[in-house]
Amino acid sequence: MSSVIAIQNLEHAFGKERVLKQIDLEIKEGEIFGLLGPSGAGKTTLVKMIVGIMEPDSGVVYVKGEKVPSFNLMKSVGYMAQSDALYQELSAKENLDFLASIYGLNKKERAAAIQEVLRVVDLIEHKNKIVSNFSGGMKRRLSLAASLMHKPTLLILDEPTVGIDPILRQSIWENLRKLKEEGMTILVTTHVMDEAEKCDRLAMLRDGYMIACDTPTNLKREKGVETLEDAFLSFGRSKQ
Ligand SMILES: Nc1ncnc2c1ncn2[C@@H]1O[C@H](COP(=O)(O)OP(=O)(O)OP(=O)(O)O)[C@@H](O)[C@H]1O
Repeated sequence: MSSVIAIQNLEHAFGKERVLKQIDLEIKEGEIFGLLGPSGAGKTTLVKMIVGIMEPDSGVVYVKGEKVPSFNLMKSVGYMAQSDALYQELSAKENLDFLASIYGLNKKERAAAIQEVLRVVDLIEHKNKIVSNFSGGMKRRLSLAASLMHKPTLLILDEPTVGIDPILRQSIWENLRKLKEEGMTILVTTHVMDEAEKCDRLAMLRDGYMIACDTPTNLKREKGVETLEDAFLSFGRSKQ
């Protein structure tokens, strides 16, 4: 399997605070890869560097073989930030229609793309509702739909299920698995252990260090523990 994301020796500091330290990482085509770590571990900073909206102090990021940032990559990468970037006064459909026009889809393509992404996130029946009347979970799902509009082959999601109830969270994960089956590579950040468990592979981030990277099963096996939480604590101790 070829690598879709390759990160070499990434380092970054905000002032004197070093938030990413010696990060090396490879994410392979077709996997759901999780970045797991507590608040402040550096997940969002790392994701922003992969997407190319933030420049590291040193180190390089390649996505699909191209050095980031690259204009070409915009066509094939979908990104959902931690906060929803939606027009509150427009309906769900209007938000997606606006995005489609930015991507240059014609009228026919737009209607089909909008219908398809709304189906994926189960919002078809709410498509004409104004976004300001959406619940938090509906807004997250609409953001997910927005990140899928241009049919990316790499999807990067920063805490997609924060503030979402367990039932909806499950449905979003079902969507992610379906997208993976269709060939998409997915990178997702989380601090929730049961979500981390659903990933094919995981990188554990703590205080800017990548303390471990493997499948959930192997991470637990390596430490001889039953839960990812215990594995995380154990890897964290050995790094100190
Ligand atoms: N623009 C910024 N300026 C200064 N410090 C920043 C900036 N962005 C992030 N930081 C700091 O960098 C560290 C890592 O932040 P980051 O947002 O990457 O963590 P995170 O793992 O995504 O956390 P969370 O799960 O809470 O989103 C934190 O200490 C944060 O305060």
